[in-house]
Amino acid sequence: MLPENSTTDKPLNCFQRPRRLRQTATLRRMVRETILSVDDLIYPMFVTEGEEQKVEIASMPGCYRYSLDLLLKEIAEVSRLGINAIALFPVIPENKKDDTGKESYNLEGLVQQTVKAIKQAIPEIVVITDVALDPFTTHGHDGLVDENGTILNDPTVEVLVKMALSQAAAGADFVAPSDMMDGRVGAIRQALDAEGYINVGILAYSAKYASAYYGPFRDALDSTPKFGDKKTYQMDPANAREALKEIELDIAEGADMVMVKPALAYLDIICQVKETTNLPVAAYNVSGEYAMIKAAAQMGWIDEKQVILETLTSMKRAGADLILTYFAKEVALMLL
Ligand SMILES: NCc1[nH]cc(CCC(=O)O)c1CC(=O)O
Ligand SMILES: [Mg+2]
Repeated sequence: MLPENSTTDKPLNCFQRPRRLRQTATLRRMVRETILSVDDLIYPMFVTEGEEQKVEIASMPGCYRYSLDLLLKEIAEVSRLGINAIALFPVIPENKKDDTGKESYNLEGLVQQTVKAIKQAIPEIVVITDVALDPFTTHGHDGLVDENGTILNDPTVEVLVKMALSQAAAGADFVAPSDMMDGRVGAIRQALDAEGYINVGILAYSAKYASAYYGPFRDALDSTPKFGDKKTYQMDPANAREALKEIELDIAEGADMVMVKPALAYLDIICQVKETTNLPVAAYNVSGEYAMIKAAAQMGWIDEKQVILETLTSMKRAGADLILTYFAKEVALMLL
């Protein structure tokens, strides 16, 4: 209804009317700048020991810890839905953790056996393995710790190199150091090349922030640090220029793809990183970002599907070429 005294017979003197391009769904599709595709998605998945295990993670509804048998079935389905890659995270039982994390490079360890089985059963799926000590250490830190509680850099890198080599030997397509020790990308690249794994790539968690958004993931892995926090190795959320420095170093050291993590509170970082490099940029839509949407949806407070698509689209719009997301399967189903 028009108000009384409306003068629509005299149009505004307005030559540019952006609404012209929004009139119909067809027009909106024609001028859409950012398209979210299943090709953009990497699905992080959790593997646990045993058989016939599918245990939901309390703070991540819809995400499960799978034993290998059920994981293989799930990956087969995910691959049928068009998802190209998974990022694998192991749930290590307490009795296999120690303060050196040596289980991480056991050639017959959970990750190594799982990668072998995946590449045998579903060779087309790209398998990305996590290189960091926290699932394997009793203290839950990503590095070795000295008697003063200091996280040691170079001795940790030595272990990370062994871990990466064991994952490459198992058949991983990409290794993804998520620990934030200095120099680890270069050390891993050199070791991979020296051992003949020239085609195993590195997806570097280059700008990884000390974020409270990782809480649900640490529940999933039982990997919450037993003391202190991760602020001496993960980045200060207040810093942007430092992210560009980290990215630059990882590229110089041989990273094939770089990552910003988390994603949603760091869209500005994704945008700046995209402008500085021609390498593919990945963004990690982390567990806390997932949990927030799930929780609000369970309360009936938001339209879950629309919020998921809008959120992931914002990451692509910011410049992410790839998005690691626990929503990958749901989104693949939505985009079918
Ligand atoms: N190397 C640890 C690691 N690898 C991926 C995540 C978090 C992922 C998520 O929250 O979804 C973390 C947590 C941490 O740094 O404490
Ligand atoms: Mg670094």
